[in-house]
Amino acid sequence: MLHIHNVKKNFGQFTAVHSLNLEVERGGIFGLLGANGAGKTTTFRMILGLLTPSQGTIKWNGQELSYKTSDTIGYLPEERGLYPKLTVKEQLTYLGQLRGMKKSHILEAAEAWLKRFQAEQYLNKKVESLSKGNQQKIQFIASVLHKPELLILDEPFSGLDPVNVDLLKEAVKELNEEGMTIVFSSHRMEHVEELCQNICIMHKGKAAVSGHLKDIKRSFGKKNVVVHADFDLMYLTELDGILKHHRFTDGMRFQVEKEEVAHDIFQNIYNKGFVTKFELEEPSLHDIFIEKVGAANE
Ligand SMILES: Nc1ncnc2c1ncn2[C@@H]1O[C@H](COP(=O)(O)OP(=O)(O)OP(=O)(O)O)[C@@H](O)[C@H]1O
Repeated sequence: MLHIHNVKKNFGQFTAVHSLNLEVERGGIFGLLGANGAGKTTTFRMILGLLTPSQGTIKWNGQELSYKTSDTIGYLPEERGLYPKLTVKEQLTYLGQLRGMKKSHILEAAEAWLKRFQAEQYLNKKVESLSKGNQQKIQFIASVLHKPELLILDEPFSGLDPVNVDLLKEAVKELNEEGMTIVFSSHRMEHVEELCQNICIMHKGKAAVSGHLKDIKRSFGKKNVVVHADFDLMYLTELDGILKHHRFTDGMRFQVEKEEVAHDIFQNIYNKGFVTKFELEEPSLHDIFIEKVGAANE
């Protein structure tokens, strides 16, 4: 288990992370969310031992983490940092050797990963000649080549096209099924919803919400009602308990204060025309994020 206990990080007078407490189960996928500047990267750097906490402890399986124990960790940094003049092979060999791997093992693992990412043709190409997305795939490979126990991915999907997002997502799922614990940050809520069982939304260095995603959704209470109909639904926005609404071509989505409001909506559309869809959806992570963090940012 990754155990972050009462961790604080000051940069001079400024506190980037305040008394943060987090537990990441071994073998889980954990999503760290937050607006720009919330403290995610600072937290990752402390986990990796690249920054020393001003207060508190970070332990992996009961052992305090430091730069020396970081071989058990893989890291995809937000600011991608490959050597542009090296070839992919040289780059991965160098980084693999830093992690204590043998050259033959590195090449074997690198070739398998490149094949999986449809990038085997880049093995002997210089990093600088690769597109941004392909460089990112190489950096991901560099972070998992040594089969770390704990993998930290800072914005792994940014800048990737949908095909590559899927390739990377599948790889993350598979590594997790093999037992790797994964912590990642993302601004894309749908990726977090798809991959994570547990999340933390950071806000100004503090954990604004954390826990099991299902429990968080349940406790949020508010739900969405989606109605598709062949008549105009705007009159429903006048009903009590409708918090937000969103119009689309053949219907509307209403955020309702509580489930009873969905009954009122249903009563009000009954007999008004042809209703092709009526669905009560649980709140999206996007809704929760906007409520907890968004309003303060706007
Ligand atoms: N070395 C540093 N010196 C001073 N302030 C810093 C330093 N590193 C980070 N900060 C500040 O700490 C705060 C948290 O930054 P951090 O990079 O952890 O945020 P983040 O959640 O990763 O944001 P983003 O989503 O934009 O990547 C920011 O206000 C940032 O300016």
